[in-house]
Amino acid sequence: MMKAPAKINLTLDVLHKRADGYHEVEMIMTTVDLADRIELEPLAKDEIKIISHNRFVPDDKRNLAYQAAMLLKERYSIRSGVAIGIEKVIPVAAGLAGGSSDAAATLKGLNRMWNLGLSLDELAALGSEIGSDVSFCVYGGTALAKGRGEKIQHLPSPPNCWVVLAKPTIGVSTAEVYKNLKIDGLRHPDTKAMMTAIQTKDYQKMCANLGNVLESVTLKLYPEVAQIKEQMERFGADAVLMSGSGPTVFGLIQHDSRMHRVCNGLRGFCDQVYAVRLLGEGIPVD
Ligand SMILES: C[C@](O)(CO)[C@H](O)COP(=O)(O)OP(=O)(O)OC[C@H]1O[C@@H](n2ccc(N)nc2=O)[C@H](O)[C@@H]1O
Ligand SMILES: Nc1ncnc2c1ncn2[C@@H]1O[C@H](COP(=O)(O)OP(=O)(O)OP(=O)(O)O)[C@@H](O)[C@H]1O
Repeated sequence: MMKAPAKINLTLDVLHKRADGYHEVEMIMTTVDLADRIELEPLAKDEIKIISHNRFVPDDKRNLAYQAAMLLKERYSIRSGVAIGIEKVIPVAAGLAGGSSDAAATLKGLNRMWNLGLSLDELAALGSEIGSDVSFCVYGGTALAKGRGEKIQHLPSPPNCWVVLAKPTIGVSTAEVYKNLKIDGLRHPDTKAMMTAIQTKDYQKMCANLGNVLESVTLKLYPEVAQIKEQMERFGADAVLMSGSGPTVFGLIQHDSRMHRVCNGLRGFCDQVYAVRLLGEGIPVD
């Protein structure tokens, strides 16, 4: 069994729209202790089977874990089959990179099962063909991501704290959010200041520099996301931000008692509330 953890964006900045339709981003991501469970079983027949009991998770080639297996099979002419069991814990279409993390875990697991001998860098490069967040998910930990999201620079682990996640009952399409983004007049986060906060383990500075330009779209399209942000602030989170393209909102909190107060307060009007820890360091640089 492998764990496929969720990520949150401590910052998400968009620099410009590119000729290929994607947006040039600069974002700091970190993994949190909320993870799907992935189980890989060899199959006698040459096929890819997705086994999941979540009705929001596709069981065919639309599944990112299926695409990961298919990519390896085609690229390395593998004639074996695999059953991929996905026990979903990360909310779907939430801005937490659940599907991307399942794909990353599948790449890593099949690399072992099929004795491909690929390095993490090679797996991350393959992952970028599946989705912009997959490269980061191959490494996990904490990183600055550039390009479409696939150019990864590793960072040390942020100061530790609670992360309270609250997901309203809507799913958000990442493509729709990027399509509605107006780049002129955006309030850009200070990515350098966030990097310094992480490097110096300065919790206050990390809280002060959270920022996500996609909030300008999602909060307008879905007022319930703005409401959850306000509630989380009101109940006493130290700092609050939307993750990725949303709709999940996260709050950073240092003290246990305050974490309980925020969770209990939110549970009144939001079914999906989780309190998790940051997962810490990923792969060290060099
Ligand atoms: C919002 C984030 O999750 C932040 O981590 C990512 O930027 C999105 O990552 P993702 O879901 O893995 O994205 P992809 O599956 O590659 O792309 C989904 C859609 O989002 C848009 N997209 C995505 C990434 C990017 N840098 N620019 C974009 O414009 C594109 O319309 C694309 O068709
Ligand atoms: N393994 C998977 N788990 C969940 N959803 C998947 C998976 N594979 C494909 N999908 C599809 O992808 C869509 C987005 O799901 P996902 O949970 O990955 O979004 P997300 O957390 O917003 O991702 P990101 O933060 O990378 O944009 C879902 O609506 C679902 O149809």
